[in-house]
Amino acid sequence: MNTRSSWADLAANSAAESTNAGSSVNNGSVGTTSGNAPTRPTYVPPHLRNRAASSDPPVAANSGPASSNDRSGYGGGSRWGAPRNDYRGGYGGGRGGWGNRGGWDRGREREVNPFGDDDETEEPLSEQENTGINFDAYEDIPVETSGDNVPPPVNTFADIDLGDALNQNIRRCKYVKPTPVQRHAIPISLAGRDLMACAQTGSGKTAAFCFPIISGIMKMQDQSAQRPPRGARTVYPLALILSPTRELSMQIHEEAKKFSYQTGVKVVVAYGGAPIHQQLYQKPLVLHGSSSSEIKWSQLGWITVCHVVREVFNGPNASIETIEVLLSTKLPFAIHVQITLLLTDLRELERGVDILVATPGRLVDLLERARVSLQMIKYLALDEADRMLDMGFEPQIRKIVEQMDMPRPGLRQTMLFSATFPKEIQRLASDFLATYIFLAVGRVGSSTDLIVQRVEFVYEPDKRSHLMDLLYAQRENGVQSKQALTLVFVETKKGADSLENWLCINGFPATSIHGDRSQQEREQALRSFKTGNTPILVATDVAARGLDIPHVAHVVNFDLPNDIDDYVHRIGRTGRAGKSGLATAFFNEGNASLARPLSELMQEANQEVPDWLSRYASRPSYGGGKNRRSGGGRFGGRDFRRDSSFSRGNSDYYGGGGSSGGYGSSGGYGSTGGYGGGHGPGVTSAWD
Ligand SMILES: Nc1ncnc2c1ncn2[C@@H]1O[C@H](COP(=O)(O)OP(=O)(O)OP(=O)(O)O)[C@@H](O)[C@H]1O
Repeated sequence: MNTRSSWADLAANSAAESTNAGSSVNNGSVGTTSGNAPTRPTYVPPHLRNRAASSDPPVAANSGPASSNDRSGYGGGSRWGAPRNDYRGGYGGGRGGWGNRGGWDRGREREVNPFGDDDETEEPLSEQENTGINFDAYEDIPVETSGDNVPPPVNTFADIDLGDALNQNIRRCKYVKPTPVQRHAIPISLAGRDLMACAQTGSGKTAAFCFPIISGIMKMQDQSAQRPPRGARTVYPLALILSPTRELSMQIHEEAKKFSYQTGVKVVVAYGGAPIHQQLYQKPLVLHGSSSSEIKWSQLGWITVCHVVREVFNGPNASIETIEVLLSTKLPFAIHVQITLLLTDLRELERGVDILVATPGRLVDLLERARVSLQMIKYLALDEADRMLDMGFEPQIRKIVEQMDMPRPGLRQTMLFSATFPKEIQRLASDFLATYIFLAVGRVGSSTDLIVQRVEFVYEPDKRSHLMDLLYAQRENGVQSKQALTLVFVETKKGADSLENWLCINGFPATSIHGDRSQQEREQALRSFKTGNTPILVATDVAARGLDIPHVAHVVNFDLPNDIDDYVHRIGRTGRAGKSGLATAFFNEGNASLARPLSELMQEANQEVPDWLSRYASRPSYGGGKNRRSGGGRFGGRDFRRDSSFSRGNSDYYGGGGSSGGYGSSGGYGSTGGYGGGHGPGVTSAWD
């Protein structure tokens, strides 16, 4: 049970911890169980910023591949110009030996060191450890695995053969020990097994799927793996990592780039924006174009502009050169940004890619343009897998995974990760997996007890003044600074704009992020929040999942979500990597259906449940049918295959089925009301 004090004290503690802790490091032990440059201000996507100037000295020949994740000199068309057919001339050269990758022949590019430790002097490991992070917090976490021949967990990174270069990057990240999900998931993946893994927010799932992928690709390079001869523009990634939001894809890309530094493994992100022609038709176009060297869009007329831009975005034949010409003209800024993003994706892809990190929408676009082929995919990872397979994304995911040229389950290795895995989604997900291992670290869908959760009854009209009280108290306690950020979740995009505005008017610098903001506004908002310039971020669920923002001390659910899993992800933006955090929720009559799952979740996480919330929870009309948590907090039985209705006579259903089909067909997904719809008649809960 957490020791109680005022929320402001708690936030203050969390802030102090953040300050002390610094970046994501730990020192604790880990649980044992467990030329054509645009003529206007150029929008530069985040993964291209802070690049070293192209005049930087080349990397020493023996320090690994001189290439990879760089795109030096973005903004100048002529500097893009790597000849197309130079791709990986030496790919598969197999010079042997970890960390001495030989497969790259792009010596003129320099891989920017994401760690900023170019002098290569390694501090003794003990001095790198940061004493602020408490990984002992995960010590007693229960771990459950199910499936055939589960490979045993490891205790240290040294116990696993990840390869020298990757191991060195792990040290540079100051990851001293694997977190529980890493201890279990990495050996499973390295053994080539498909995996459905559920572990709490902030517990290191990104590295858990990145390490085996990077290590596997390094080995493939050693083994002189061949890819099909490239078509004019098609690229053949070996691994695909899908995530639901652009910001999360960018973050995974940044992480994966760090892990793959000097391994010879190239990571590219494709996240794009909304289809440009939609914007064109929706918004009046402000036309510029005065210089004689530029196309005068106003003279071309609206229809022509639409036609040209649509061709760029939809036409499979639009060449990069066409796009560059278009970019060199004066376009409205928003369109310029969109085209730049597309150009960025295409250019970067043409330089070659081993691991493609993407949002589903952009990937479908690239597949339809035949810019990307999935036929060489060896690894498929879905981050936030339950979100990726819920009703919003499922058609796109099915298209990518089942209807394009991706190898079938069993011929590729599939890894699904999330902090929550509703039973219905597990059933659906099994379509994408071959005989797989289910791993649960902590209870499926549970929150970490590193987060102190508070629920306050606040009537709708009182919410703003209540929030103001919290923020004033926080300010008085010194808990509002660059080191103590506050993330406020609201239900609607309009609500986010209006609350942001109101906070600013009232002297609290705030920004907002939601789906109606442009890509550059979203990125700017996130940057401003991360740097503490605006220490309050008002967000819709677009920021609920995956984002790893250091120093978030307090998450406020100004509007509670309808689904308890969304709540779990939202509060998980604090209390990450062993640090503590605070989450406050404003509850009122309108949230009554959440009362039972919320009070159960809080109990499981050893939180104080207010009496009034318990009374709401015990009302028979609330929470019954939709409560996926019914049955309390007993650990075990999370794998939906353990549900008796999925067993097939005496056969061992963990071993059966092989590839697709199988489990999914027996359960009738969709007929029970789909995601969040509770259990069908006669079905034993897999959540008990
Ligand atoms: N072994 C490790 N040692 C120290 N820090 C680690 C380790 N593994 C991961 N981290 C850090 O922990 C933080 C959380 O990791 P990550 O973002 O992968 O969590 P997650 O489980 O994916 O969370 P979410 O469910 O919210 O997506 C990151 O800052 C990461 O750098």
